[in-house]
Amino acid sequence: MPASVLIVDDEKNILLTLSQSLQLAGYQTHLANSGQVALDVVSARPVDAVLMDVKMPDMDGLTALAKLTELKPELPVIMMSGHGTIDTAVKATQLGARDFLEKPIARERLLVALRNVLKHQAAMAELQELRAQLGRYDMVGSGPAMQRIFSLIQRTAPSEGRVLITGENGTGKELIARALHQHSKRKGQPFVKLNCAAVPHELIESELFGHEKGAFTGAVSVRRGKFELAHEGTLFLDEIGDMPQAMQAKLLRVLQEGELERVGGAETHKVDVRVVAATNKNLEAEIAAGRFREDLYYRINVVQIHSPPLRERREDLPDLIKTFLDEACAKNGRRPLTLSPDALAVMSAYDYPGNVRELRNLVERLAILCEGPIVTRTDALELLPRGRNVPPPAPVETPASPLPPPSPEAAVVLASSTPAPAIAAPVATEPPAPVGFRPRADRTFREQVEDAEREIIQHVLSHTHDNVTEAARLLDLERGHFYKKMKALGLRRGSSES
Ligand SMILES: Nc1ncnc2c1ncn2[C@@H]1O[C@H](COP(=O)(O)OP(=O)(O)OP(=O)(O)O)[C@@H](O)[C@H]1O
Repeated sequence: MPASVLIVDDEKNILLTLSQSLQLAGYQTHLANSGQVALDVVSARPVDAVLMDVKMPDMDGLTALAKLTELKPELPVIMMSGHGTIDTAVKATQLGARDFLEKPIARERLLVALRNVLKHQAAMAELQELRAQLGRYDMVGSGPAMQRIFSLIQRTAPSEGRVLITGENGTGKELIARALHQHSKRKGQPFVKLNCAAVPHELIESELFGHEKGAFTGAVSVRRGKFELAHEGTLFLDEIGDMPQAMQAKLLRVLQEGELERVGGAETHKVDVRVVAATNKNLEAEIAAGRFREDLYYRINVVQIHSPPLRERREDLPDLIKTFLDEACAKNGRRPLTLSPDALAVMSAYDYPGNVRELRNLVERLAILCEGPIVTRTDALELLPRGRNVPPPAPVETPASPLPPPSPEAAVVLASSTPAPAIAAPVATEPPAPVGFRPRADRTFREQVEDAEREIIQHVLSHTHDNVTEAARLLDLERGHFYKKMKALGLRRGSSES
């Protein structure tokens, strides 16, 4: 169908001349002799672009432009004027005009301008369509980092290129791998996943390549491996940095030759599989340390997509929280909860070491535990582990109960319970106030110990106003050891909170 252009000018001759030129170039045209008529036309019929005069009686072109962009923000408008001044052109651009043409308008210039705005329009529509489709695969986020990921998926998915997805745990690497598959030519075919870190080393070969009956104790029947199962589809190798070295060499061969033998078998099987791999490790460092084959790295790393940690893309938090909150409320059969701006501020300041997965779990807990219809700052504070940029709760007024009563899940007191001095002393001599600790199912024991150590050190440093010698003394640590500990935990002076 030809693109349709609305021409708006109060001079009938200009309307007819421009219309004729555009029709000859294959466009369909609509005509309007005033700004108001133009607004009526775009409200009533599909229009792909508008060509509008600036100077018109009743409603001038710039006013009409402002109303048009409000009505149809995506509709491209080209302004034209016989009295074109720089000022008018700048104003028109600020109001959303895509181009500005001076009368008399040369036919070629007009056609180039139209072609450009329509091309831009088509590209934007395609991007929007892609975002909408990706939305179906649960990828939320519109900040620059997610836009870069969407754009890489869009460009890479249709190719056969192998993709390496890097990023910390819980940042959405698997979602990216699934989106790549869904937008590839292989989308009707299987998407098969193997977590290389989760399979015992001695079983990984048979997981990947399958085995023949009797190949080893327990191989009671023939079994096809992940490569064969993914034939004509995509194989997602998660945590590829954990693949044993002996397997790395065998994997390389399949990637190079597209054929394999099952464990205990002599027959060669051809496979057509696109491999997408993911890792939370720095593979270049693994190569340098001799733990990962460089030739395999180059085979799997044709295109690299990095998924940054959530703390580096906090702009996506409001959308993610809203999506997870709505989902969790629906799942738990409760009315949608509203997040107060204060609660959002608290949740946006936290670091999310477990990334989007941790956020999703926390929000689900919120949907179960929050009592009122609105999530308050207190709800958010109760939810988040202390430390890591979570502000302390507002001080409790009653001196009789400075801390909530202990409960099995509630705070475990790690330090002395002497209250902190009301007025900051240059050097603290008293032990600092208690530090709270809540057990967390989403962190390993080691990580929780580190979190607690980090929190204690930050707390004591805050108490001693960053006096390291004093902080070390209070914690009964040798000063050098205290410094080493700070370094290992990623702490610097001045990083203490409260
Ligand atoms: N952009 C996003 N939008 C919505 N949900 C997301 C997004 N990113 C991650 N998630 C959710 O976070 C959780 C973890 O995502 P995913 O498993 O893809 O991360 P991962 O990086 O592969 O983790 P791991 O390295 O631990 O395997 C999933 O529940 C996923 O749906």
